[in-house]
Amino acid sequence: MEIVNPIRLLVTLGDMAGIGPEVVLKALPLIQAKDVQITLVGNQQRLRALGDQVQLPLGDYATIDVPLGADQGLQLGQGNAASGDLSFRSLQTAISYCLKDGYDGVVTAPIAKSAWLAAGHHYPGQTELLAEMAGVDRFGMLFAARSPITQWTLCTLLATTHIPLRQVPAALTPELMTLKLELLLDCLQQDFGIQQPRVAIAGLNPHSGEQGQLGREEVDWLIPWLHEQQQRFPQVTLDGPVPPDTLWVTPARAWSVSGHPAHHGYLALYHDQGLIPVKMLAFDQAVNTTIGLPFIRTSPDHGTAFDIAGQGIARPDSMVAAINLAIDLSIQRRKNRSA
Ligand SMILES: NC(=O)c1ccc[n+]([C@@H]2O[C@H](COP(=O)([O-])OP(=O)(O)OC[C@H]3O[C@@H](n4cnc5c(N)ncnc54)[C@H](O)[C@@H]3O)[C@@H](O)[C@H]2O)c1
Ligand SMILES: N[C@H](C(=O)O)[C@H](O)COP(=O)(O)O
Repeated sequence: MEIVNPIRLLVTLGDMAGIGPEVVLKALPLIQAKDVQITLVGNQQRLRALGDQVQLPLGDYATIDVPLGADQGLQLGQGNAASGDLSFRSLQTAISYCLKDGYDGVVTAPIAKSAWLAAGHHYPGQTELLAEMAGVDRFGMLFAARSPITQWTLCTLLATTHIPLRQVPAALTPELMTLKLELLLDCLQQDFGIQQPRVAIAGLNPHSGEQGQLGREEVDWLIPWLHEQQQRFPQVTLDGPVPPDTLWVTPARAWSVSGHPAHHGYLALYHDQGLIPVKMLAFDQAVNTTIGLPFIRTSPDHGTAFDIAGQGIARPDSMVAAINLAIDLSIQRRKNRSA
């Protein structure tokens, strides 16, 4: 029977010198959801060659071919201008199709930022290209990870992402935090169906500044800002600024102990403050999700893993989780639109 209106996803192959094609080919047979159409976006000749190399069949998926560039110096395990340019054009192609042909979303295999730079593409990552082409300036980098033990989902939004650590304090402003909190609350309510979310906001300094003795960001503006936001959103619970060294203790317990109390969402102030605990706890389950786009975008939490590319030992788990989350979010978005 013809399936009416299946979920339609584009899956990019990422930097083809990395493990992206391998984890995509390993993940696809593990996707159990029905009513899903997946289209692979990348260089198909290289995909077939990589599939042969790691003995993975391509299967009969729809494909959108992206031609190799003038520089055909693709070398497995070695990100360079050739692999960077190809992965950049593959993502551009996927976003254009998504915007033009109404796909539900894009799942992106990893790219190497250094390879993009080598190819002359000056973006901090895929997130910024997605936002630019989608024409949005309110967007965020959220990591969602569902525990295989308790089914509890850890949702962590990063207030700042790919900037040098020394630039973080100046980048953290009440305006930025308000933008990120609004995105997080909207995501928890709309995408995850949590109507009265409990959110924990991390402090910046050790012990959240110890009443100003170990740094003043909390006493000077973060605490007053939090009180203002709690007034704005009486139906949600905002806790913090929580000392960052103990913030992750309850989510770690909720990951392995059913019913252990934890927050629905965590707002980390900078990249590694949020991603060290996420990747320690959930490296094989965490999914990078760009919120604020007009379509779904998910990505595994790992990178190109050039050190193991071509060896056939990459684990597809995070890519499986990324595809499954894209399916779940697509279904939820369709329900929201028809409500
Ligand atoms: N989603 C993305 O596009 C994304 C995410 C993170 C990093 N990156 C980029 O990837 C490049 C390499 O980054 P990195 O080395 O810091 O991190 P990485 O995640 O690529 O690798 C870190 C370590 O984890 C291992 N690893 C990663 N994924 C694995 C998998 N699926 N199975 C088994 N082992 C795996 C690698 O072998 C390596 O030892 C950088 O250019 C970085 O910017 C991209
Ligand atoms: N910070 C992410 C991670 O560590 O998984 C990753 O670099 C994502 O970046 P883009 O999706 O913006 O490329």
